[in-house]
Amino acid sequence: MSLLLPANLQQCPSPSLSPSTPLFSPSPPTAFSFLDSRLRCLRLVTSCVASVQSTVANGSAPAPVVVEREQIRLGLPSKGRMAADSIDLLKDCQLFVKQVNPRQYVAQIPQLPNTEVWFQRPKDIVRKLLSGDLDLGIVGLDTLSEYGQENEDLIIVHEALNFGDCHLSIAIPNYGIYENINSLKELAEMPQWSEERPLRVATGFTYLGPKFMEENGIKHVTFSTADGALEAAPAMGIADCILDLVSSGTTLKENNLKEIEGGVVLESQAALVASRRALTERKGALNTVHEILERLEAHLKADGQFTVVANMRGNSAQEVAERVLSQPSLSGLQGPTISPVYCKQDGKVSIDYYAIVICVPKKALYESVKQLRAVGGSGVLISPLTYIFDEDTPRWGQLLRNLKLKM
Ligand SMILES: Nc1ncnc2c1ncn2[C@@H]1O[C@H](COP(=O)(O)OP(=O)(O)OP(=O)(O)O)[C@@H](O)[C@H]1O
Ligand SMILES: O=P(O)(O)OC[C@H]1O[C@H](OP(=O)(O)OP(=O)(O)O)[C@H](O)[C@@H]1O
Ligand SMILES: [Mg+2]
Repeated sequence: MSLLLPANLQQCPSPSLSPSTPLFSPSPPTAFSFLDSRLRCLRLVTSCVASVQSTVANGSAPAPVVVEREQIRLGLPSKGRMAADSIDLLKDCQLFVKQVNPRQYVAQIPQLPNTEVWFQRPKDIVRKLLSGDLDLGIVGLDTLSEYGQENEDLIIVHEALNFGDCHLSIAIPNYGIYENINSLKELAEMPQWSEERPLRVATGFTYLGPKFMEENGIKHVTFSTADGALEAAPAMGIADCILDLVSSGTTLKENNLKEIEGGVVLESQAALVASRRALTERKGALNTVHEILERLEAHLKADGQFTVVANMRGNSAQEVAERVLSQPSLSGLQGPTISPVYCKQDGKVSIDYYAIVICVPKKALYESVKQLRAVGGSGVLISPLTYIFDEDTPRWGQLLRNLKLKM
């Protein structure tokens, strides 16, 4: 079995590694170098552990010192519904995660030689961004909010990676005393809840749940936690309602539960997150995040668009442009590209047609084709777009402003 471990593991083993994790040495160690590396590791483990101990996942925790290491660390979900999609997204950005086997928790991206990937559970990605053991990560916004608890060290670099869509929502039974209850307000005002007998909410979101209820002025409420199959709790008599993630809504429906107006705590999808300290203090981190962000933006922007090419009879490029721009869905990203089509007739070269090229949102495709035809477009060709690299990405500017590196 090949052992793919990052070069820096010798220098700074993560406190998250199990005690049985072998200490890797590229060449057979001498007794001295082995002892030396053990001592070095021990010292560094102690400092890493100290940094973790000084950090708890809340906004007021002191920031640990940035531990020196060569590689930038990107955390990706190790399993579950976000894992494959994260790797696929990076692949679509021409960043190929090379994982030797699915049980290996570290991998490389050859296109980003200074970056190593660590596979972790989503909640641990957030925790490790806070402890300084990861620099970047892909997680759901729900996990970020729950475990990040508004800690200022966490920065959302890209908030819409286009997968992992779901929302965190309160759901109540659709039968019995709840039959006519359709909003959070109505739920809160039910006479059943009192100090002695509060509304019982089953949830895995023990930070966001109480915060949301407090923000909504709901006083008589208690929370119980469970790791899964929360939808069973009301029917089992364990809870009155649940607060859980919903995507298709099937699980709620199958368990006779319904969402209520005002009961959505947050909308979520996958996001690229970074540690502020890593970006400002770790050499190379900002360049790496810039490259990942550019690739993501180029891919995600293109993903929603088609290239449309059509021919249009006209007297001049200007006249064709005026016709095209009279239609609301044909303005493209900056405007149509219009070029003359040279035809040879009776030995003479003439320009009777112009080719127009525009990008149109996938959602507006058919509408755009109709509008093109309405202004004389013919021979409409449509092809997918792979990447759109803009001059610069707005998110990069936002990030620099957030880091106070730009006004
Ligand atoms: N229907 C859904 N239910 C739950 N999570 C969803 C759903 N749709 C998208 N997600 C996203 O997937 C994440 C959950 O992924 P996963 O199931 O791997 O993690 P987890 O259950 O939190 O992990 P663990 O089992 O280690 O506690 C959520 O945090 C959310 O961002
Ligand atoms: O709206 P839906 O598409 O039905 O998805 C929502 C369900 O998916 C998740 O559960 P998961 O499948 O992760 O199982 P678990 O709750 O037992 O962990 C979530 O906790 C909901 O129960
Ligand atoms: Mg569930």
